[in-house]
Amino acid sequence: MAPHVQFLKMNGLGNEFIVIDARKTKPQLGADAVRALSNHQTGPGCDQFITLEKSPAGGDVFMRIHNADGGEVEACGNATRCVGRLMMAESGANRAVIETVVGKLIGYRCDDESMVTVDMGVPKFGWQDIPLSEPFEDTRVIELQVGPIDAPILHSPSVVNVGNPHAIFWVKNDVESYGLEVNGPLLENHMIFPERANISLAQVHNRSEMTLKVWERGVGLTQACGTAACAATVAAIRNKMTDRTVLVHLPGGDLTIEWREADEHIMMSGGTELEYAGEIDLADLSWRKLPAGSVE
Ligand SMILES: N[C@@H](CCC[C@H](N)C(=O)O)C(=O)O
Repeated sequence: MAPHVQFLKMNGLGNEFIVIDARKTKPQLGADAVRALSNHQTGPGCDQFITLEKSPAGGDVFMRIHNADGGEVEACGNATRCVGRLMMAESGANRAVIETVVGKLIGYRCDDESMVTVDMGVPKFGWQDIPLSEPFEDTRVIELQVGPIDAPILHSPSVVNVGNPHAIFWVKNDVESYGLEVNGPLLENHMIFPERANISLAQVHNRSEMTLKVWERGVGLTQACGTAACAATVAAIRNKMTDRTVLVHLPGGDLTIEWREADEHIMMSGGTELEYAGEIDLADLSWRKLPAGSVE
């Protein structure tokens, strides 16, 4: 086994990723190693640890996703754009098929190499699909609240599965004013979500614009969350709050989300950044940046 593994540090609107190419050799990195490398004190630091593997079903690549807490998850919108960028740079094509545990996603190159659009597939709304621990006939708004019973701080979220579980709380004021750093962990781990959930606060400004703040499952507050932007847009459309294309403002930048009427696929467009290449010593998980242009 190779004593070192190279990685790329990338981000999508400040949502940070370590990307390892394991298509030829798969390094043995368990949950403890993922946690150590994802931590900014002990590793390069990231929100998701991404492993690229050979595609078992005819895609360009298989993308495995681990949250910073070491848990494997089903979907990551911003990482899909970053991996799409890498695959299209590698092949020179304008399209890349990225497989995940929940299916194939298709990335498309925009005019600028750093801008990528991804087809995130079709959202699910059934309570068993989210999943929720008890039946709700209508998931456009469910009964759930935090704070005093007669004056809740947050209440009545919409729930959507876009590959991973999301709950979106609709707020009237600035998303910063609801203490998501305190309420986020309580809601992520609420018994109504048997697989936990990503928690968003969404302030809808008009028919085509909203601001979103996200507490990501297995990570915490992040600069951006692509799947949350998809889930919030779809939920807003179902609740007749917006039209079918929405500009979503996140702390790290903007995403454009379109929920296509014809086939119900969600299209997500936004920036990606390739920060640097690095190398991890597998014996002790120490790491270093590599000089620009030195990665195979
Ligand atoms: N950063 C992501 C979402 C990553 C997974 C999420 N934390 C989960 O546990 O489902 C994105 O851009 O979508």
